[in-house]
Amino acid sequence: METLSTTKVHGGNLYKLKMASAPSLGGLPANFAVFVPSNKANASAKFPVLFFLAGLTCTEDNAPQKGSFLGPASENGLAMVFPDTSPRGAGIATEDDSWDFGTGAGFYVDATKSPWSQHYNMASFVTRDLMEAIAGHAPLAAVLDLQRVSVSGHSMGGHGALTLYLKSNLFRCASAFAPICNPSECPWGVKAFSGYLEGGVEEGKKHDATELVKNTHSQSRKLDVLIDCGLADTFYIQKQLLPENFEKASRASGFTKEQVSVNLHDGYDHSYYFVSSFAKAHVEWHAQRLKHLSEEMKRALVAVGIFTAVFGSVHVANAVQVYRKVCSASSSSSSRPVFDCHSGATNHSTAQRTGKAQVDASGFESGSIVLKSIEWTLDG
Ligand SMILES: N[C@@H](CCC(=O)N[C@@H](CS)C(=O)NCC(=O)O)C(=O)O
Repeated sequence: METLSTTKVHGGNLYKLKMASAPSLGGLPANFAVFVPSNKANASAKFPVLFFLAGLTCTEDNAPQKGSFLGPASENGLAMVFPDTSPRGAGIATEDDSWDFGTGAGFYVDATKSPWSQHYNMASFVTRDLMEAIAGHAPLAAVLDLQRVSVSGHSMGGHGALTLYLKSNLFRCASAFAPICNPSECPWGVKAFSGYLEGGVEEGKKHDATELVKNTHSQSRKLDVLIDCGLADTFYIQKQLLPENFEKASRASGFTKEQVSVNLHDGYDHSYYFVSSFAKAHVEWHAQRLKHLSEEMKRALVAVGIFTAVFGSVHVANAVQVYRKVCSASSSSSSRPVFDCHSGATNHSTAQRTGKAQVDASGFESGSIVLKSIEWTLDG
């Protein structure tokens, strides 16, 4: 990783970095920016991280330069990561023909159609390559806490933030400024899905926040989403954004206004003047949610305590994996699920005992584990 520049801002540093080769972008190099607040208060502390995905025609520079995020991020002890919006220089003949497709318009999907599929995989770039690059870069890994991450974005980046949040469990919450909420129903989305995806708009529904929320029920997953959009936004007026569709689908799936908050504001347009007007509120919203260990992590640590008691030791880094395996086993069976600890995430070097643990699923419902509701049966 090459550091292209370091700029002091609001007491912290904005780094411009260049990844030598991103697998999801067909091995092309990729620039991104990272803001790290000052850590004067606690030199050993790691900062929670807000990923910000920019919109059509943008690079990693637009949001840090024009978004007014860095002052509030500094005040709230929040690091921020700003990826680029597409691969650069893939060499596809038509990639620079229009401003809303190809270069600067990767749409945060993994392309399945040739010739785009070799390089245009911005979903994997953000959720895999960028995370791995940060985790593998000692100076960043020392200050960025990748256990506490959330995502935000503007316009096409708002679509990216909402869909990557809904499709993965990487991000604790998502916010969006004037997001493209229902791309399979708007011209930008139809163009992107028809161009990047073998299955066109139909395949694109897998990457459409409104379609995804229709298929997410409030009893199976908690959502924490904030959306702001201006009513004088030309693209809102042209029905490129369709936030009402996302709100309606969220309510139909049982999500309350607290869980999915969609706010339309008089007079604001689509520009970074609008983004900067709401940047502080979004940063504070994320900081509040990233301040503490997640409920999942807390429960995972309880699970680790149990595993430790039974098996001797579990690597703490595996806590969430252990917990998720138990949860997915629990939800896939109405009877007592069996979690095979040996093929799971136990630390084999220290876990000497073999066996299967039977877990009473009821202990994992409603977010609270009652220790006495969990039974363990060792048969090894
Ligand atoms: N065709 C116009 C529209 C593109 C546009 O409005 N892009 C938004 C995101 S959808 C943006 O953030 N532009 C960059 C900026 O304002 O700094 C342009 O290229 O300026």
